[in-house]
Amino acid sequence: MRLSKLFKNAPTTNVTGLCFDSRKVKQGNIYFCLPGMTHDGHEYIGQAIERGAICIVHSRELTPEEMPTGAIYIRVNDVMAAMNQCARIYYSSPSDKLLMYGITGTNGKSSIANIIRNIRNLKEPCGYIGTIAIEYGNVRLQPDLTTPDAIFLQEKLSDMVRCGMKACALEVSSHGLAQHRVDAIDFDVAVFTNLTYDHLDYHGTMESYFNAKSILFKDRVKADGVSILNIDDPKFPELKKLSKARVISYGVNTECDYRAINVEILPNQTNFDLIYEGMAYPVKTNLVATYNVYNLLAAIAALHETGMDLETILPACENLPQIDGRLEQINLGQDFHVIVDFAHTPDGMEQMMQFGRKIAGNHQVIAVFGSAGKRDVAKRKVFGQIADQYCDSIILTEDDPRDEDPKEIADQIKEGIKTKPHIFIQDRYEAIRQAVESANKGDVVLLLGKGDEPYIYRENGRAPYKGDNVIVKECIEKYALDHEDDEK
Ligand SMILES: CC(=O)N[C@H]1[C@@H](OP(=O)(O)OP(=O)(O)OC[C@H]2O[C@@H](n3ccc(=O)[nH]c3=O)[C@H](O)[C@@H]2O)O[C@H](CO)[C@@H](O)[C@@H]1O[C@H](C)C(=O)N[C@@H](C)C(=O)N[C@H](CCC(=O)O)C(=O)O
Ligand SMILES: Nc1ncnc2c1ncn2[C@@H]1O[C@H](COP(=O)(O)OP(=O)(O)OP(=O)(O)O)[C@@H](O)[C@H]1O
Repeated sequence: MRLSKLFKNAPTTNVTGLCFDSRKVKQGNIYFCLPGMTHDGHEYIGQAIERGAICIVHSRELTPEEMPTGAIYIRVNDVMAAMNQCARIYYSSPSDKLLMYGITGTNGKSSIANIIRNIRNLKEPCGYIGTIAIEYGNVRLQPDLTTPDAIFLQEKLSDMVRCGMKACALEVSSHGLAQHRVDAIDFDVAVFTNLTYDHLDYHGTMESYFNAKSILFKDRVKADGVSILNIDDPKFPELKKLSKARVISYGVNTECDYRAINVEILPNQTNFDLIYEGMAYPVKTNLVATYNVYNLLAAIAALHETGMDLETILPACENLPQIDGRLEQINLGQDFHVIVDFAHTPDGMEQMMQFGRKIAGNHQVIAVFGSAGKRDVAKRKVFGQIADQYCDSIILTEDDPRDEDPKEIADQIKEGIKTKPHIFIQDRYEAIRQAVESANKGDVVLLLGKGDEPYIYRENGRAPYKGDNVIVKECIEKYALDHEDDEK
């Protein structure tokens, strides 16, 4: 593409791509100098030009030494805004050609995005971008971030269009919103799940965390789009007030547009009546736990408000694909329950442990978890308090320790455990094995925090890990199944 197509009055020089990381610049790229939390992109202009950048977009005045020859320099007020605009033009405004669903909130983004995607696919091809994967057509990529950076995002959306996608369910994290990663996208639908404690290491306060989330409803949803909001969340009134688009509500406890009543939570199934415009529609789903009723309502509302019939949506809820590592029930014929879940916030932990408690009845709840290193420290003790309330025995282990000592993290979790027996087993495989070996008939084993992630973040980055769901299957096979019959 010509540079002049991206910037008024710029020369017609050919541009081969856009980049904001000097280490990744390729010959013919534009390099955008972004201010970051640890570095200032303006410091890497030299490296960007050495690697082949032909144009530098910057915001602060540069000294002659900072401006090696061989590149075109374009000064703008806001490099991020310029980068978003360029990415949009460079990739031919892909989001304008897709029905865009944006999902934000502390918990439930991946779950809702996947439900939307799976059911939308019954009508037309729908892509997905989020924590679990980037998926469309035959493409399946492992993402680095939940919400990718602005350039990568536009590139993937444009590829979705090329591959015939008509819609996209995109998880929009608070980091993504605060860092302007979705500024070049106008959403047709903006979904809010809930706001509970998380990410305060980055946002500082709950208020600033909420402000980041609210950008999706205030600025990024189209005026003629729709905001789908959880009426049972305390932030509902504020979000309703600031939403640019019309508001549709969903919930369980309060009268609203899409409400679930008569909710029946069973170990392997959930039933409820959907109340919509005064009519009751029976819903049966293989998703379990109360929070999934909310996730399902949000998805049903989003799909119905964008032209799908309830007659198509509701039967599809009955047998939704299991999302790996999200409330994944492992059943190899053992006589106790095993659940692998990605819960890693206090709310997520509480939801899971409550569910475990409910299905265990008088049997034991055995929980295996840790807390991530170099992330929010304050939640560690809270995890301990929640486990103390709902579980009967607790095995603390590592969970992405990064360069922290897992034992020290476990000691901080222990500060919240006052009454229940607990041990620390650093090796996560061993911790899972111990849980499986100690489980008796009817007990519930909860493996929380990692879900299906096939890696653990250690001191030097991602190290390969089998995944809790894989390991627990091995352990059940070895230690919990009676194979005598097999030998006969
Ligand atoms: C805390 C955080 O979000 N950091 C993000 C931020 O990094 P930063 O501000 O520290 O960037 P920086 O290192 O100071 O660099 C500033 C600029 O200089 C450039 N640079 C830097 C060094 C160099 O040699 N050359 C160069 O050009 C960088 O490319 C960048 O443009 O901007 C970077 C570029 O976009 C992101 O990659 C990085 O995400 C990091 C890797 C990250 O882990 N983010 C996580 C916390 C995150 O975003 N998570 C959310 C979801 C969380 C959840 O819900 O669980 C997500 O959406 O994934
Ligand atoms: N609506 C909800 N309310 C509370 N907790 C939930 C809800 N939905 C999911 N959870 C819990 O949060 C965990 C993560 O769910 P999910 O991956 O859907 O959330 P997320 O917002 O995408 O989080 P992340 O971006 O970190 O993956 C689940 O495994 C479950 O424990």
